[in-house]
Amino acid sequence: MYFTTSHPIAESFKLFTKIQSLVTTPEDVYILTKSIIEEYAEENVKYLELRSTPKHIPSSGMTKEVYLRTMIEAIKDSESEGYPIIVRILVSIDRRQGLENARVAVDLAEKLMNEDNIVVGIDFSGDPEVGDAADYIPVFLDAAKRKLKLALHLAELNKEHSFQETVKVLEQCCDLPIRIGHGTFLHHAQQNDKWSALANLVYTKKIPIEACITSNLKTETVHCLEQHHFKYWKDRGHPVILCADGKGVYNTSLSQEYFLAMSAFQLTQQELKDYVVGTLDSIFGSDEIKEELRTEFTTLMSTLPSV
Ligand SMILES: CNc1ncnc2c1ncn2[C@@H]1O[C@H](COP(=O)(O)O)[C@@H](O)[C@H]1O
Repeated sequence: MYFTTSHPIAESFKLFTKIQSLVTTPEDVYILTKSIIEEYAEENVKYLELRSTPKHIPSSGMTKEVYLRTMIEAIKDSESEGYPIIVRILVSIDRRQGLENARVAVDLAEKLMNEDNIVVGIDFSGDPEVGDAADYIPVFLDAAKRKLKLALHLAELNKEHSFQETVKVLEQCCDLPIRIGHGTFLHHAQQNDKWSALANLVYTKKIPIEACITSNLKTETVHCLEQHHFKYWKDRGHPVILCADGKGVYNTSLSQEYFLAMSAFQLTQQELKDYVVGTLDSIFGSDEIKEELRTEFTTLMSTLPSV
């Protein structure tokens, strides 16, 4: 199930819900996780952060903890089978599910992180029309106190409530170890001074932005590739990381996202190499992993022929 053409963003959440209704047993979670890892490894991706909302499915007896432990098992199996990719998990908080679920997600994430460091953080996502991200600020602060990193979907809509919640969250969380998911409208400086102040805060604090080009085009939050905010941030030397969002739902791949960005924004080969190595600064993996990947990437880049 995936989108071949664009649809208003609300349609995405209907499709996610349909897909979620098909994943009901630990076996499903295992197969999905394993096959996603395989796909990314085939693309030569070396480091992957998978994010998913743990589900409690009473009919199959799958608890949220079992859901996450099954993902971890699939990651460990991929490791021991020699897949050349490091995989980490962000436990998603779905903003449609309320604060109590969010607290449970943080408790579980902390517990599992302390066991083997495969869980590294929290993702805050879900339908941006539902609820108020600012209500979750105490949860974000608490998660950071427990050493969990945070990827927060913010400023995804060009609407006042999206702006207001983004301001509130970033005012209180800008010094935490965070990245911004999408941040599609953060840079709308031309629209008014409020957005401009917000963009300045993100810029000054060097908060990395996760850019999902195909997802933005298919959800009609960005109208054409050339207008994508990847360029705005990249031109300012700000960390902006290409991601695939729902690779299946949006029928894309990380290579495709790179291809789109590189062709639309005409990066030179050297800029591309520097960009790829630079993205490592924003990953949530440990300093050792960053260093290991930096060495691997730098060596690999130096062996690539110039074109
Ligand atoms: C379009 N941009 C987006 N904005 C906000 N949340 C998004 C998203 N794309 C994906 N998700 C989040 O990812 C969940 C699906 O994976 P899981 O069932 O948790 O594994 C969606 O339900 C939504 O909460």
